[in-house]
Amino acid sequence: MTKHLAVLTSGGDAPGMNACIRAVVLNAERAGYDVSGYLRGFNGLLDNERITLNAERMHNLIQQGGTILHSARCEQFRQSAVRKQAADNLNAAGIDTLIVIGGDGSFHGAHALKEHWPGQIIGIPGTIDNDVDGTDATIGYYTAIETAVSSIDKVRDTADAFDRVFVVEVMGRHAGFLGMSAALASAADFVLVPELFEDASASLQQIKQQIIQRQQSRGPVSYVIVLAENLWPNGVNALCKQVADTTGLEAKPVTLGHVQRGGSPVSQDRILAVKSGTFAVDLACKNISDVMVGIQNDRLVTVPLEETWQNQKTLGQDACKTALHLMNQRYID
Ligand SMILES: Nc1ncnc2c1ncn2[C@@H]1O[C@H](COP(=O)(O)OP(=O)(O)OP(=O)(O)O)[C@@H](O)[C@H]1O
Ligand SMILES: O=P(O)(O)OC[C@H]1O[C@](O)(CO)[C@@H](O)[C@@H]1O
Repeated sequence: MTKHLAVLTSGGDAPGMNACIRAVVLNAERAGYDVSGYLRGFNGLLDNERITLNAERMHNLIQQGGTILHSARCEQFRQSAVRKQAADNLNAAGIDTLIVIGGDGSFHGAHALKEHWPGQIIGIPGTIDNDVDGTDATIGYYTAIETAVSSIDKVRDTADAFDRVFVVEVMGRHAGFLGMSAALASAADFVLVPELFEDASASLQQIKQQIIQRQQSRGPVSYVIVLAENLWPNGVNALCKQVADTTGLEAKPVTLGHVQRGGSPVSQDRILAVKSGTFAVDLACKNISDVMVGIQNDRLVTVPLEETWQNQKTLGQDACKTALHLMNQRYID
């Protein structure tokens, strides 16, 4: 009997999810599977919202942002009884393999489905946050960096013109990968990410000290701070007010928000998506289950799904050191 593979996208959408769906569908079709897509993450499993996918539907898709399968969060999926319903629906549809493209939360949900469903489950990391342990990069991360950097470049233009302070808030949930990369690539003056953050008043003093030193040597200056979301007590507006109170300069907030989730994926995300989707179908054909496809040192690897949320991914030492040297501690001997 023909085997049936289904794919869904879950959690925050990320540029490159469509490129990954395409790779999964083309490879699975080639391997002889019937292929379906569930809509709106795990909600699709509960509501039986399923569409047939084939090569024809994958035409002209690789460059498109968003996800043709739509994405969503599904809080009720945390309940065992609800997952049982999903398992019953998967069985009724004759699904053998489920590929979940999402973040570590989605992998947690996928793994929990095993309690009720004996089918094969494979995860592919897709999130702009890059906060999934076991992989160097997640699909969507590189595009989000580009989006943030191009916005910060523009902020820098007006900051320079008016000799102003700006605080640009970037996404990342509770991780600093996006903030750190965006700050390094845009030559920000200061970066506030969870991994480097110790104390609000100490950070404010460092910012003040830097601005004074630069004013003394250059006169009026512009200053761009990159802030990771969910970090500063009471958010970006509170930080702007505190910077203004501490330095005597006006500080303007810019929240990049969901802009970072959109747009056509950059080549790095497309290539990662294509490789990961192809590898996931290879694993499906080998009956390997309960793993995430990862990329480590440019090699595709498998990582037990549980490890992806049980272990916390850390920011590289090199990035932290560079950030301190070129930004936060630049004027400290
Ligand atoms: N502990 C859990 N048990 C069961 N399901 C879960 C669990 N954690 C998350 N999920 C499911 O996964 C969905 C997505 O999780 P989450 O909102 O954490 O996003 P994510 O996959 O980590 O991606 P991103 O961080 O990019 O948004 C949740 O809405 C829920 O349906
Ligand atoms: O789109 P929502 O549900 O507001 O979620 C926002 C969160 O999703 C992400 O964009 C991706 O996880 C995070 O960076 C952000 O904290």
